[in-house]
This record gives sequence, structure tokens and C-alpha cells, in this order.
Amino acid sequence: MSNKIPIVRMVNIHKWFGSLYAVRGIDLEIYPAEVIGLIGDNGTGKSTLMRILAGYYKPDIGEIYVDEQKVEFNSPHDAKKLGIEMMYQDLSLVNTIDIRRNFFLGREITGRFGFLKMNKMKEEAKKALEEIGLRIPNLNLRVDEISGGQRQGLAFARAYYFKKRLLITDEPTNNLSVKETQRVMDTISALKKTGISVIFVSHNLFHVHEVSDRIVAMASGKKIGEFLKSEISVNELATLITQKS
Ligand SMILES: Nc1ncnc2c1ncn2[C@@H]1O[C@H](COP(=O)(O)OP(=O)(O)OP(=O)(O)O)[C@@H](O)[C@H]1O
Repeated sequence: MSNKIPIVRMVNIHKWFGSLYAVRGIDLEIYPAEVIGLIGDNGTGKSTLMRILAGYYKPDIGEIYVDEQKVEFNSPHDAKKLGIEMMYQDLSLVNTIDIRRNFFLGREITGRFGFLKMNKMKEEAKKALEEIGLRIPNLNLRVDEISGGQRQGLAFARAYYFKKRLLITDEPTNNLSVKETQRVMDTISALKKTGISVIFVSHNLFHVHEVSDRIVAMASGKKIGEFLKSEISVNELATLITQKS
């Protein structure tokens, strides 16, 4: 990876919540078209680090570089403008409206006089879904009528369509069946092929190991290891995390 320029470089990031020292000097680099697994026990600072990267929190110490330019995120909007987005459990979808409207939520395609171009939106959504290998037969369904895996897929396809560069996804395989989990993992791999990078935060070491190129382990706010997938097994990851927590 050293001959490539990282999309993002986090340098010496520290964060306190009052007297609680949540993130203790983390360095993290993310390269284009790379899946990074971020692991660690509960309360080790993974979400805090990711929220800093996505502009929800400011670090107390440390710097963030995007394309080697120093940036300061004052809000998630600032990070989004640079193509960095954190996907939350609710995936920012509205259950009671259909898939194609969700796909464009707040960014609808309109024609003259502001009318919504429903067919155009349907076509574009279908194309984006297909390009990352997802088939949802009926885009007129409401989001609460599709499965959890399909909801994840929709959120991923939307990120792909709106040209995000780095997606942070927190436990995307939680509560999914084996088949649905596989679909989410396949979608992450498909996104990677389009050049998008993904940070996959999860407690499920099997899922992390399967989908990631590189795995970063945290304990007590610190980075305790960073490995290429080929360098470490799931069992070794489990031992590392349990020993340090
Ligand atoms: N907004 C906040 N205010 C105060 N303390 C916080 C806040 N957010 C996180 N913390 C604390 O910071 C520490 C790190 O939390 P964080 O959520 O980053 O851990 P995590 O590794 O993501 O955990 P989990 O895997 O359980 O989601 C914890 O002790 C947590 O209670």
C-alpha cells in the first residue's frame, strides 16, 4: 500500500469525554478501494474514532488529512462533501415510502416546474443497484416491506450512486440471516471493485476477516494491532482482543 496515496490519514487522534480518555493517540490510513475491519471489545473507542472521521466529533488532539490535504470537519456535512459517510443502524431510510424515493431522499430528480421525475429516478436507482450486484425486483415497495439485507444494499447503492469515496459501516451484518449476511459482504466487495473504500466496524470476527483486506484492532482507546488479512487468523484476532481487554 505504501506506493499509493491514502484517501484519508488520521494522525495521533485523541479524544476525551470529560475525564474519560476514549481515544488515545490513533494513527489510521485508508487507501482507495480497500476494506478495513475495525475490531475491539465494547467501549474501546471504535465508534468515537469513526465519528471523528465522519465529522460528528472533533478530536481534542490530532489531524485528519484527505488526499494529503489537512482538513477540519465541523459537522458531518463537511465530511460528506469530501465523500466520507458513516452509515447508521437506521441507514437514514424512511420506512413508509418506496425504495426509489428513499434512494433519492432530499436529492430528488425534478423536471421543469419542480415535478418529480419518478420514472427517471426508478431507472437510475435500478441501474445503481445492478451495478453493485443487487437485484430488488420491485422498487415500488416501501422500505419496511424489504428485508434487512436489502435495506443495507439500498443504502450501499445510494452511497455508490452519489459517489461516496469512504463508507463507514457499523455492524452492518447484525441481526441478518446467513444468506443476507453473505449478500451484504458481497455488496461490500462489489463496492470495493468500483473504487470505494469501506470501514467495517464489527464484533463478528468471522465477518470482519472474510471481507477485509486489512484489520485494525483497538483496546482501551489504543491501536493494538494492524494486519493484512493474510497475516492473521480469526482465532489469533480473538486471542488478541480478549487478552488486551
Ligand atoms: N458522547 C459520549 N459522551 C461520553 N462518553 C462517551 C460518549 N461516546 C462514547 N463514550 C465513552 O467512550 C468510550 C468509548 O466508546 P465507543 O462507543 O467509542 O466504544 P466502541 O468501541 O465503539 O464500543 P461498542 O463496540 O460497544 O460500540 C466508552 O467508555 C463510552 O462510554
